[in-house]
Amino acid sequence: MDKVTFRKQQIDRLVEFSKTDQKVTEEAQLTKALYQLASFQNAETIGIVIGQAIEFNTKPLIKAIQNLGKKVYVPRTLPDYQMTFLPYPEKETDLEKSSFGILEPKMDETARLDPPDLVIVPGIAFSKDGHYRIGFGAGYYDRYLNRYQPKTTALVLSPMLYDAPQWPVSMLDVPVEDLLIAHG
Ligand SMILES: Nc1nc2c(c(=O)[nH]1)N(C=O)[C@@H](CNc1ccc(C(=O)N[C@@H](CCC(=O)O)C(=O)O)cc1)CN2
Ligand SMILES: Nc1ncnc2c1ncn2[C@@H]1O[C@H](COP(=O)(O)OP(=O)(O)OP(=O)(O)O)[C@@H](O)[C@H]1O
Repeated sequence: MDKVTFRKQQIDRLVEFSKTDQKVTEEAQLTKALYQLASFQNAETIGIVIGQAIEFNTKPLIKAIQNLGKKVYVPRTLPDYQMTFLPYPEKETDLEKSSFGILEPKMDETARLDPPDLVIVPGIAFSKDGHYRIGFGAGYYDRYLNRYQPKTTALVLSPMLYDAPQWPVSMLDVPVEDLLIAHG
């Protein structure tokens, strides 16, 4: 199946899943799994997105990571499909909505951290074989991971998991090191 068709179908699937209590259950499971991960335990700085409704709800996780004494960084998109990580602000009013509707910190050149020790990679589907991912389709993470090569993991909700990729994989796709998998 082509990427555009697969992406549409997968987003519909995630919209349905986001209406269920199962999503909340799996988010709790995956949070526990993350705590066990060596690359998480060793990381002082963590890059993570502010999840939209159909994604992993990262708000509670962000607070939990901060409570462990680690520093949370969130992505801000830049021209030419580039991306940088900036500190999660102390006041939520210092976040602004991007044109795509995602919350991002205001730009502060002096605060950029590329890359954080561990990047929790977002996506709408992941494959057990090869640890491939597909996202919303602009290639921000593929470009970022090719350039900076941080440690990576992903929090994979059950409707996001496939044995083999059901979408075309390209040479530019960077596999995720550790896939954390929810057991539906
Ligand atoms: N919560 C969250 N934040 C995130 C990501 C994510 O997947 N989730 N990203 C993960 O990368 C980055 C933003 N990703 C984006 C992906 C697509 C488009 C976008 O404008 N898409 C166009 C078509 C793409 C194009 O321009 O070619 C569209 O859908 O109309 C914008 C941002 C950074 N922040
Ligand atoms: N390292 C790279 N250098 C240049 N172009 C790239 C790179 N990685 C991806 N691209 C291009 O970006 C576009 C979108 O990539 P892709 O479909 O893999 O996005 P995605 O992984 O679904 O989205 P995202 O990474 O934003 O979550 C494609 O045209 C792809 O060729």
